[in-house]
Amino acid sequence: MVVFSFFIFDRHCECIYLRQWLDATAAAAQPLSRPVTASSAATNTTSVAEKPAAGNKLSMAEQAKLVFGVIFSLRNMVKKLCGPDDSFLCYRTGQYKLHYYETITSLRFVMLTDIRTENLKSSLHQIYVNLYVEYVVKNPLSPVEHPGGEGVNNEMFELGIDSFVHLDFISWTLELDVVFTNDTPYEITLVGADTGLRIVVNVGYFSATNNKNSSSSSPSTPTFHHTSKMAKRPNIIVTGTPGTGKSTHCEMLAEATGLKHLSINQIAKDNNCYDAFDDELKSWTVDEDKLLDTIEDDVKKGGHIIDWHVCDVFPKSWIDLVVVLRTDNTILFDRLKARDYPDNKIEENIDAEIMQVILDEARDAYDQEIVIELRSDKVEEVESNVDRIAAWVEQWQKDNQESED
Ligand SMILES: Nc1ncnc2c1ncn2[C@@H]1O[C@H](COP(=O)(O)OP(=O)(O)OP(=O)(O)O)[C@@H](O)[C@H]1O
Repeated sequence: MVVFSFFIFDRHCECIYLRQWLDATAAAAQPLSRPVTASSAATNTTSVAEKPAAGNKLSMAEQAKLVFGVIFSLRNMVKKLCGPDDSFLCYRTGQYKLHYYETITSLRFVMLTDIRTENLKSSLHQIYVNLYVEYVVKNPLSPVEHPGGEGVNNEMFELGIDSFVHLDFISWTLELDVVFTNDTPYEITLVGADTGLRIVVNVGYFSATNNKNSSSSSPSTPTFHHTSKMAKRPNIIVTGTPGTGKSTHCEMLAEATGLKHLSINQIAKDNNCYDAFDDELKSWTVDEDKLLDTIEDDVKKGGHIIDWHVCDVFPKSWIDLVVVLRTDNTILFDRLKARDYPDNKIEENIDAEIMQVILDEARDAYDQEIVIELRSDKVEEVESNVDRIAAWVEQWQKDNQESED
């Protein structure tokens, strides 16, 4: 992967960080001696960001404006054509590929790379979670807003971006130069640093076995047997009264951790796990036995985020953490009203939230120490909750890895 440039735009559409390593438009691009950053634009009146980039008629600041205009239009076009749930991910020209990631708080991360690079959505998300949130959002010296890029260009953030670009940690190739001398199978284990995914690859054995029955005298090729197994991964329930933000949290959490999001409402629908239709509440009641049978094999393997407003039906032995989301009644009322729920359904949900029905159910069904209650009133809380749960997942995996070894 070759990275040409990187931009961050804030929710006011201002470019708060820009950096260029190579000029995408120059055929024989040369690395710049120093990257161009928004910080240099903010501190230097003859800023390099204002100068045209080598081999390009546009200055970096002009490029940033152009890039923002393009992504803004494409993003809006995608939403208009395919609905609000669809999102713009990338586009490609003959010279470069533009990758796009937008956070729930409307921060926009844009990276220009060579055209062969795979989609970088999850890498940009990782930059957001592991670098931006860590070194900019949580930096006590950094302001809340970043006019002119203030607070974004700190040393740790820049170092992190550098290692991303130079170490190219998202794509790698393992090249083996091994002489196989006998029939002993060789095995290597690859462990994903972020995901904990463990792949055991039997890289094979020289072809004595392969060619036993072959009369061919040509040099034989090693045979490769691939097996894979997952390291242990936790199962998490994210529960709460309808409208508290379960799906919103689960989607972000799945992205941040690589765990699989199981939307129980969707699974029940897809597998017809229904008992009857409740006419009063205008909703189906779920056949819980059928539901559990449907998901049992998958969930028992670990690595799932179970998203449902009911939590106490899942056996204790399946579950490692229960997150109960809580929302202020008036905020919840507005969210449910926006869904056009009938009044009695809204009332029932608001009552359940006031009486903390789901929190009590969780505490009754599972050990107290694995049940946590998190606020979900504001958008910022989604991000901090997801960070917190993702950190828990990471620690859980380390602990369980260590105890396995
Ligand atoms: N912490 C939050 N701050 C602001 N808005 C939020 C928050 N959490 C969720 N929302 C918004 O509230 C609405 C409901 O969220 P969501 O669909 O995630 O809830 P849910 O608990 O999964 O609901 P259901 O159980 O009915 O599926 C969405 O429009 C979402 O964007």
